[in-house]
Amino acid sequence: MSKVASALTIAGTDPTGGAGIQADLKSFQEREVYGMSVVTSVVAQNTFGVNGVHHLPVSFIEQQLHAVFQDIEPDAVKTGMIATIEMMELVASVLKGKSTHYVIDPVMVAKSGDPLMEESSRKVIRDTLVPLASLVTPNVPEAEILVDFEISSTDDAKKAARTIVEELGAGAAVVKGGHLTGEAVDVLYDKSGYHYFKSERTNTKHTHGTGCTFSAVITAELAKGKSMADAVATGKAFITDAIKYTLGVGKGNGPTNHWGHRLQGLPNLGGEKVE
Ligand SMILES: Nc1ncnc2c1ncn2[C@@H]1O[C@H](COP(=O)(O)OP(=O)(O)OP(=O)(O)O)[C@@H](O)[C@H]1O
Ligand SMILES: Cc1ncc(CO)c(N)n1
Repeated sequence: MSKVASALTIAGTDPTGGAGIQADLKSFQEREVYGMSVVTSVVAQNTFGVNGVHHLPVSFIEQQLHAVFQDIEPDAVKTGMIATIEMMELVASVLKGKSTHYVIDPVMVAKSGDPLMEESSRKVIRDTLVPLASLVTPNVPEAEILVDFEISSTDDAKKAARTIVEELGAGAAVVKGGHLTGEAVDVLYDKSGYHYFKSERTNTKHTHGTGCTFSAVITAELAKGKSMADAVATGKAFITDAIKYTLGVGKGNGPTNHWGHRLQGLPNLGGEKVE
């Protein structure tokens, strides 16, 4: 019997199911990967915003991680909301030396503008976790904090992706274009150079959890042994349909549609190598 691929998300929660661990598990399931989760912070949030955050004790996060790794070694790991320096150091100590694919979605601020990472931790993630990552998936404001320069164009995004790899030590970086204007262009930089992933921009306010879903799909694809460029291409195709075929759930900025790709199949949105 062949073993199913497995993925672990280490992240915060969204009780309304659009972002965080809940979005990650739905994404793993849609990509036919066995999903597991370790909760870092319980977040009282919905499609309007964040009402409260409760960080779990670091010792209890450690107990959860131990429970997983003692039993099931995941093929890929993703981290989302890791709010404090102590949590970052714990995750680094657990992942250091492991050959598992590791994707960081450096979640700092929710779409609603509410902070999800302590301000003092924002720079620390660069030294503790980023050097361990196979891939980092910042949006534009997160990338600006990681690289310390402003990003207002795809050219700036290219420079940022390269800086995250060559100066901060990640294996690869994809800077997402959700916060820029025009076509939604994501720029991947890895050992083989730059790749662009482009889609039309859907005119919608229902983009809660787009970043979580995008990085979780990439994590699932890496767990199945796909190459970095193929994994990001699938993530981009999946999130494009998940945004396009909006569910109409929630009264604020609604979640994406994890079944959206079933309506279209997964279109090929690029991944062609560019100079
Ligand atoms: N309106 C849109 N139309 C099409 N694609 C979009 C749109 N908004 C975002 N995307 C795509 O969604 C993915 C996630 O990007 P985004 O910049 O929104 O992440 P994020 O800000 O981290 O999300 P979140 O914080 O809500 O989880 C990227 O592939 C981006 O190009
Ligand atoms: C727990 C959590 N992680 C990430 C995001 C970013 O979308 C969110 N809103 N909530």
